[in-house]
Amino acid sequence: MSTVNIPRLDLNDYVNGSLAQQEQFSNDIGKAFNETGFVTITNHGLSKQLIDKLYEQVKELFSLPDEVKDKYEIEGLAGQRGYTGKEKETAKGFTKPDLKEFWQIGQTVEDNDPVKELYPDNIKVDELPEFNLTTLEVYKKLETVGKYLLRAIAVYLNLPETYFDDKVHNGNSILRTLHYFPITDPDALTDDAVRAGAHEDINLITLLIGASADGLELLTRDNTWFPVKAYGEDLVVNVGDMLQRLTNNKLKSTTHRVVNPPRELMKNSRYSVPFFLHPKSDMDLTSLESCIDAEHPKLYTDITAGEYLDERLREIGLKK
Ligand SMILES: O=C(O)CCC(=O)C(=O)O
Ligand SMILES: [Fe+2]
Repeated sequence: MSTVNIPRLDLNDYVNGSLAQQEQFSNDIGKAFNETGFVTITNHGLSKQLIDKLYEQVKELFSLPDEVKDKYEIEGLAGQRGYTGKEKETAKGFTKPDLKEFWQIGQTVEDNDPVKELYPDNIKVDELPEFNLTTLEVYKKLETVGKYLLRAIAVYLNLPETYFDDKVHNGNSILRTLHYFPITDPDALTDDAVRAGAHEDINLITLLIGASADGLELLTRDNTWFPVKAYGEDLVVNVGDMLQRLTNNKLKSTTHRVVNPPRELMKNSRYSVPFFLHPKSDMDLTSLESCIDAEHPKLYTDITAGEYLDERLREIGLKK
């Protein structure tokens, strides 16, 4: 089995560090994104207290009766806001839907940016006011973390440091709270029914807040699965397809999945909270000239972030 190095980087080195520390951080994240597509991040500014409160609220949400959750599954929103029920999302290329249910929170535009008109309103859980407040706070904090990480990546790519800033300001990012429900009848489980089938994320980068259990794995270059573990409250951060496309595969959107637990643990739930950092829909994802040369010919057709998202949501069955 190949060993995979997922570096643990200190965000404080970038945000408050010396020039040398910032440069080191940019190089480290760039190199990791070029090799395995994953890093873990410490000192990200989300306190343990906030993360504990988030998970407490997420558990409360999914413990609501199905009839209550179902009223928040709104047709026409492609799962982008509110609730998506069990076994609705199918990883690209799979036939069996994932063994999960989730709730998604989108952007709230607070300035007079006309992009506001393009986003559906968030759906509030009437039964859980704390859930609404906590997820909003987490959304904002992760957006800030993501902005710093993209600055570090811009530097690695020899772009102006703030290259991504206006593209992600009021971007179409999604905070997804996920529940992988207990598998009550392991004998009825077919081989292709998994918590999350192998996939790549659609967006620029994903920031994942821990997870209540093991299960996340990435696919290595030599085609073996390798477990991703985060220490304490660290964030797991990975490259998505939009950043891979922009960089003509210089940065890797690594395939990952969530495997079912061993039989004796199947009765347990697993919760996790990824934040999919998206730009505004009008961002041009045309591969950067600096990432194209004779050795690295251009791999992708030109497309905007909005067009690309639409295509991908159809492929995973969320958009009809
Ligand atoms: O639950 C996890 O640990 C990862 C989830 C994931 O990969 C996704 O929702 O895209
Ligand atoms: Fe993912």
